[in-house]
Amino acid sequence: MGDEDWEAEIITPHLSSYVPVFEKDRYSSGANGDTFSKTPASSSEMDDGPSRRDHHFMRSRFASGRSLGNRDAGESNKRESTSTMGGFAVGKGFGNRGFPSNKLEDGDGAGFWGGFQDGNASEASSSSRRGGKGGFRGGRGGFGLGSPNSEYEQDEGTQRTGGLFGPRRPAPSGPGNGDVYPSRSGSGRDSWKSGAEGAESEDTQGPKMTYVPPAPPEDEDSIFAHYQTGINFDKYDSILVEVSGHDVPPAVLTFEEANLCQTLTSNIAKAGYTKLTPVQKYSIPVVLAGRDLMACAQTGSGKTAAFLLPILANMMRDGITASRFRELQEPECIIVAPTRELINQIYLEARKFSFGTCVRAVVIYGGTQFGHSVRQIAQGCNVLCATPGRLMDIIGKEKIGLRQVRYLVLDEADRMLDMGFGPEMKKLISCPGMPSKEQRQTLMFSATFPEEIQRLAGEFLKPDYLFVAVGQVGGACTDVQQTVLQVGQYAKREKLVETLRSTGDERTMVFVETKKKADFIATFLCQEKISTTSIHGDREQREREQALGDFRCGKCPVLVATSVAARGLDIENVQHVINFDLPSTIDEYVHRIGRTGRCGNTGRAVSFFDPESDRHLAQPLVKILSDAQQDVPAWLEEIAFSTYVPGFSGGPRDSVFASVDTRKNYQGKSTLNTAGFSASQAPNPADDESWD
Ligand SMILES: Nc1ncnc2c1ncn2[C@@H]1O[C@H](COP(=O)(O)OP(=O)(O)OP(=O)(O)O)[C@@H](O)[C@H]1O
Repeated sequence: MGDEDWEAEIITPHLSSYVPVFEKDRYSSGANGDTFSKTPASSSEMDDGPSRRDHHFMRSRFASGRSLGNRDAGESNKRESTSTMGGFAVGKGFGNRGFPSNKLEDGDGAGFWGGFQDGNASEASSSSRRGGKGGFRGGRGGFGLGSPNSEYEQDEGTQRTGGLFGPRRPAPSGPGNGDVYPSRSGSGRDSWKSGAEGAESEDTQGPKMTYVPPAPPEDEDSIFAHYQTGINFDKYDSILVEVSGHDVPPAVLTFEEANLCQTLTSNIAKAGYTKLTPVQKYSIPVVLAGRDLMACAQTGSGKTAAFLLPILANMMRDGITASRFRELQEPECIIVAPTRELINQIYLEARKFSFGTCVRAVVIYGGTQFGHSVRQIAQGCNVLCATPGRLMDIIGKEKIGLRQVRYLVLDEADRMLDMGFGPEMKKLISCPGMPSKEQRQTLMFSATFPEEIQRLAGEFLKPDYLFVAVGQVGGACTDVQQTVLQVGQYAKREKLVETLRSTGDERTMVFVETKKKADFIATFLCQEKISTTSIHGDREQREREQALGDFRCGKCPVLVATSVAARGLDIENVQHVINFDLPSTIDEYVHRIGRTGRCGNTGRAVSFFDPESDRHLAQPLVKILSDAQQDVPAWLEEIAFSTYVPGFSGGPRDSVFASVDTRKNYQGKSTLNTAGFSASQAPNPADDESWD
């Protein structure tokens, strides 16, 4: 089907479910009539009100096709094929059902908490009917009502412009093009408070948020539901780890050695963790020793537990304020993350690990009723998981006092410190009552850590912080088989359908550049009888929750997403990521493809490279692919060569490590280890040279 026909096709619904109404003039047209513009002409195009759309979903059965093959990571370049094909019947067509009364209802709202599946279609369907009782994997998809200033939209805005650093497309100028974030900070006077009052405008200026997210299931099975580690989990042991800084505490090799408290140890076992991942081996003792930490480890390698476990252990050891109803709560730990769904996921992990202890974790995020956040906190709060906007709001309303904060965690820290959230984070640490960096422990985690961001991070960390870099390579997980195809803008849709049909019933995330395009592509795929849903900043919260849940439980095996879903999401059985549009930065690419190949499982990523718009990525992409021992197409090398930037070093990617410690002059040691050895037992000598 040609591009020209496509819109006409799409506005003719095939099923009774309602479909988005697309208005041609809302999109900038290319010269040849293509309705997509890679970069929105203006933010009004992007943000002219929530689209309030849904897609209709169709009964579908995919024909089996060829497998893209599956790389056995860590073992040379040899490839082997895995057959993951097979037809699937996703089940009944459905539209958006929402959550009446904010309750999960059997057979309908299954999606939100997501049945815990192995991706088998029939199981998925039956689990759906169970209404979410089959457990869930963290991550409620908490999304807002499309308020223009929500962090969700900020996330997309930054994505469009590539953040502060790294290769990116030229950004259009002018107000509201998504280039410059609307500051949350108001006037800047009384900066911490103006941030609180002016920042989270979704609560104070925008439409009133009435949404109260349903409480997560409370039964133990749901709390401890987990998926299996993959065949490559044991290969984590051979990954190189570098710890730099003074007086590095030795790594712990086992959970027993970590000597966490008994309840915690029991919870770890219930969660199915038997063996530490490298980032956990090295980070846990650092946090237990009271040190500040910046940790960089590949996607899906267990960073969340690497900070939660030692923090909870310390809290149990040192004692905490008993939970009791109070209007002003003073948490001992604050964890911030850039998106609502991610912070929910972290909260669920915190709740899991603190199960049966006196530690109470609470999550608050934008797009939900403010009063609900207040009520959650008032019941007691030791660990506060929050998105930045809502956090500043709640601090501004004096529902949270900061005096007791001992731990401040920035997950996806590079994102939290870039121009999108950096100012807010600075306000947070300068809020009245917030202990100085000398008096608190600050922990930062990410799979990517650009040098510039590391320098900014210094403001938050004690000078003697430790830097843990868990190898290979440029942050791209080697368990993901990466393929880059040269596909022009107008051939992408056809290629997408071809690719999806060839992959059978694999759970697939398709990343596109804009929210509008996510709607287009999702609807297009539905027209092609591929059961699809979408997640992006213009969808209502209920829709997003439904979408994420439907994807999690396998009801909709294809999720079209903007980069807002690129970081942190841990969804079982995502076997395949497709970059319909490549992101503007290589770091974002690393995060996106990291939605698959998690925790020792293998996955595949296919990226459509449009030479018209993606040339700037050729060079870093070649670097990422070759570092991860992936095939590099000759045409890509040629483009990279033709766009060669003298002096381009790939930044930290010249190292075998995902990121390197940018501190050049510290006198401390670094230790270079494989993850199976503690620092003191390392078989390799320390490579101090490269760090001084
Ligand atoms: N030691 C372990 N044993 C078994 N499973 C684990 C272990 N550590 C973490 N996991 C599981 O691995 C998955 C990925 O962990 P997590 O989400 O913390 O990764 P991450 O490094 O934060 O990824 P990302 O960079 O994408 O945010 C989760 O399902 C988690 O429960």
